Amino acid sequence: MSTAFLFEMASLVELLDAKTILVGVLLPVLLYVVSVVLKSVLWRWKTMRLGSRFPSPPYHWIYGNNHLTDGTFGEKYLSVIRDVVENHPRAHSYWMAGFITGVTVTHPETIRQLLKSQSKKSAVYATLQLWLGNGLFLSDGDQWKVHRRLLTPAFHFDILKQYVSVYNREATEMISKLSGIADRGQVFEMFQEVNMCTLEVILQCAFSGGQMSDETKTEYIAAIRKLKVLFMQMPFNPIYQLSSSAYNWLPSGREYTRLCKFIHDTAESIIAKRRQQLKRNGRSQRNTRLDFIDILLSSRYEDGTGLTDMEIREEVDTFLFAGHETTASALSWTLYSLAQHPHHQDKVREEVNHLLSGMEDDTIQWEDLHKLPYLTMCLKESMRLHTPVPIIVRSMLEDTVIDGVTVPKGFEIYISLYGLHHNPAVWGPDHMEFDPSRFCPERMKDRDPHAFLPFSAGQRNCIGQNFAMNEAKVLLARLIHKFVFEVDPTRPAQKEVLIVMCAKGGMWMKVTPA
Ligand code: HEM
Repeated sequence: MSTAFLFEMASLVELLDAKTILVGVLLPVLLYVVSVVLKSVLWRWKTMRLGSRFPSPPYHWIYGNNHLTDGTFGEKYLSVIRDVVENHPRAHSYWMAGFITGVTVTHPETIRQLLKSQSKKSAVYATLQLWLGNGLFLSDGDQWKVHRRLLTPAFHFDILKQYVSVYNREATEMISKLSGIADRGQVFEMFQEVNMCTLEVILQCAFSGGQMSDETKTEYIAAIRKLKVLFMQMPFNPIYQLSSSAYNWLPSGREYTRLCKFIHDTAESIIAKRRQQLKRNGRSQRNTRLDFIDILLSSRYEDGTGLTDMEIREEVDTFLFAGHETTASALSWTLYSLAQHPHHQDKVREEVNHLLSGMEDDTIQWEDLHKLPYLTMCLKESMRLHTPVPIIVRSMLEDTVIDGVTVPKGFEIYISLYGLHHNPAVWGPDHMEFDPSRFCPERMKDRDPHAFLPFSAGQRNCIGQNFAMNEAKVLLARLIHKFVFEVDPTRPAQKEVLIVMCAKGGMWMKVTPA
C-alpha cells in the first residue's frame, strides 16, 4: 500500500469523524437549544397575551413597569401598586419587563377563589430552593402533606403556652439593651435589634435553646439580608432569564451559593448539637415537651424510616428564616407606627399599665394575652398597613377564571397581600391612615374574612401564626410599658420589599423611659 493511499484513507476517516460529530452530537444539541428557546418564547408570548387582557399600570415595551418604580421594590413600587388597585380593585397585570408579566389579584373575592383553586408553589421561588430546599414553605404534594401533619403538633396551644416565658425572658433582655441606649440618648436601628431578639426566641423555642453566639447571629441576619436582596434582583438579570445555571457562574450567583452554604452549615451545627445533647442527657433535661427540632429528629414515616438528614436541615432552614424575619417585620413596623402616633402609643401603655398594676412583676402571662384588645388592634392595623409578607405566588394546577378571564393551568398568579390591604374598595379612601379602630369588633363583623390576610389563608396558611401573634403581643406590651418610642425625623423609614417588608437603610428610632 502506497503512503499516498494511506494518507487519503486517514483524511477520509477524519472527515467522517467530523461529520459524525456534527450529525451525532452538535445537531441534537443545537435542536435542543432551539426547542428550549422556542418553547420559552412561546410561553412568554402566551403570558404576554394573557397579561394584556388585564388592566395594568402604564408600561414601557422594554422596561415594563420598572421605569415607574426605579427598578426596585421600594416606596415607588408600592405607590404604583396602590394606584393600580385604586383604579382596578380586583386584578391587574404587573410588567416586570416589556415581555415578563404577572397576573396579580388584590380583592377578597378574587383571592378567596384563587386560594380555593388547585395550585402549587410557583416556579418564581425556584432560586429559594437552593437556600430553603424542600422545607414546608416550598414543598408541594405528598411531601408537604406529610411534613405539615408531622409538624402541626409543635404549634398546639399546650406547647405555645410554654413559650410565653421565653418571650418574657427575651423581652427583659431587650429592655436592658434599650435602657443603655436610652441612658446614652442614642438614636438606634430598630430592625436589627428586633431581628436579634426574634431570632433568639425561635432558637430558644424551636431549637432547644440558644445555639448561636451573638456574633453568629449578627452574621446570620446579615447573610439572610444579602440572600433576600440577591433573590429579588435575579429576575432582572438577563443571564438569569436565559439560564439559572449560567447565573450561578456570575459573581452574584457565586455569592448566593456561598451564603446558602453558610446558612446550611449553621443549621447543621444546630442539628448536630441537639443530637449530641439528646444522646448525652435524653430529652428530659428541660421538660417533657417535644421541641420542634425533636419532632424532626424523632419522627417516623409509616414505613418506620425517619426523615433524612437533608429533610431535617431543610426544615431547620425554613423555620429559622420564616420564624424570625416575618415577626421582626411585624413588630418593628408596629413600634414605628406607634412612634408616629403618640396618642395610640399612650392608649396601649395605659392598657398595659392597667393590666400589670398590682402584679408582682412586669411579666405577661398566657392568660393575659386576650386582655390586651387595644394593643392587638394596633398590631393588626400595623400588619395591614405594612403587610409583613407583601406578596405570595402560586402556579395554577387547573384553568381558573379570574374576573371573566381564563387563566390556563400552569400560569403563575401573584396574590398581593399588600394590594389587598390597601384596596380602597375594602378599606376606604383613607387606607394609608393608621387607624386601629378598623379592628374593633363592631367594624370587623361586616368585613369579608378574606379582607385581612397577613398570614394568608386556606391549607397553605402560616403554620406559625399563633406563635407569632403571642410573641409580638408579649414583646410589644413589655417594651411599651417601659419606653416611649419616637421616630428620628431626619431619617424616616422607607419600605423595601425583600420577601418580607423591610426598611431600606434601616428604621431609626429613639427611646426614653416611660
Ligand atoms: C408576623 C409573623 C408572620 C407572618 C406575617 C407570616 C406570614 C406567612 C404567610 C403569608 C405565609 C404563606 C406563604 C405562601 O403561601 O407563600 C406563611 C407561611 C408559613 N409560615 Fe409564616 N408568618 C409569620 C410568622 C411565622 C412563624 C413565627 C413561623 C414559624 C415558627 C412561620 C412559619 C411559616 C411556614 C413554615 C410557612 C409555610 C406553611 C405551609 O406552606 O404549609 N411563620 N407565613
